[in-house]
Amino acid sequence: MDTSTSMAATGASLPIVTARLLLRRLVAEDAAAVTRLVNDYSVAGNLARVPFPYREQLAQEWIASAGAQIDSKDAYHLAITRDGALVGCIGLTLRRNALPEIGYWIGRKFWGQGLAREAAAALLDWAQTELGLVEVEADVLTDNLASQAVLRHLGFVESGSGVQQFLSRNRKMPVLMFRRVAEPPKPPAPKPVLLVVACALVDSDGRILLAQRPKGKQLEGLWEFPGGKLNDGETPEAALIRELREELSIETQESCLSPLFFASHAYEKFHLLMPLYICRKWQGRVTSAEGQALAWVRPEKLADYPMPPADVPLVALLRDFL
Ligand SMILES: Nc1nc2c([nH]c(=O)n2[C@H]2C[C@H](O)[C@@H](COP(=O)(O)OP(=O)(O)OP(=O)(O)O)O2)c(=O)[nH]1
Repeated sequence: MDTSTSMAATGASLPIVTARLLLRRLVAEDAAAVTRLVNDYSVAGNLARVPFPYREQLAQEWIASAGAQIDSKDAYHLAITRDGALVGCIGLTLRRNALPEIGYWIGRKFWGQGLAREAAAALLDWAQTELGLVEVEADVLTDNLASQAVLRHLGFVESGSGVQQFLSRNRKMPVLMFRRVAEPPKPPAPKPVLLVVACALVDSDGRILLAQRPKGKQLEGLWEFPGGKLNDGETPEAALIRELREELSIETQESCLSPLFFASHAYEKFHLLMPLYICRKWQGRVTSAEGQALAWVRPEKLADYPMPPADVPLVALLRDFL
């Protein structure tokens, strides 16, 4: 049976997968299991909209209408299954003049395992990300303490009380109303900004020096502009002069360094801010002092050298500049 639903059909993707459960569309074959579990007064008695005793014919009709409501985006009533077996149902109904309402039931023999809580938490997360629903309501029988505990655990707070007709009990019953406002998604943790200076060393033939990042370092094997991090209290120019000495055994002066462009790039753990200088004059012969492979590269060949993602925009700018 195909119980999946594409984004195109519903505007939201199903099924929903949790650690122990799968929440999926109900299918006609579920009618027998739904009937068996709901036709139990300890379950049906807590539900306002099901009669007791409960017959399979009603389950069949309800399953058909649940499918139609998903397709019309009016409600999302889903089977809660564990290891392929139906253990309960959960639903979210979108109401025209009221907040969306969540409701659920778990078959008696599956009580006490936190399944309602797990299913409801997943459906609420799904509703927030897929449907943009932030506020949700639930009505619970005043004496259904287990269900109230589930709601409270999920962040629902009591918002009122009333009476509601319970088909299963054939009379009006006192209910508590609960409301939950979802927390806004957490903004990503701020990353430290790492200042790194780098240099496009250009020789008399107009070629640019690239150095290959050594094995074992972040971005290993990629080609970069020589340079590095600033030491405490160092100016960018002093840091660059030092890095060129340490890495390439050359000497240069501040007057030979011109700022060209800068890279601003979010890596996973830090945000790189990297001014790129150009230098055409230095003393000494460029040699690899730290064992990095070096390459003098013509501007039009730069693309042949894979570089860190932060450098990609710089390479295009540099090619146009030279
Ligand atoms: N020098 C240089 N670093 C670059 C370029 N592009 C780029 O993303 N980076 C990144 C890689 C590193 O995370 C950081 C440079 O730091 P670094 O070279 O001083 O330090 P590192 O990662 O080699 O490690 P370490 O010396 O601190 O052990 O900037 C580039 O073109 N040149």
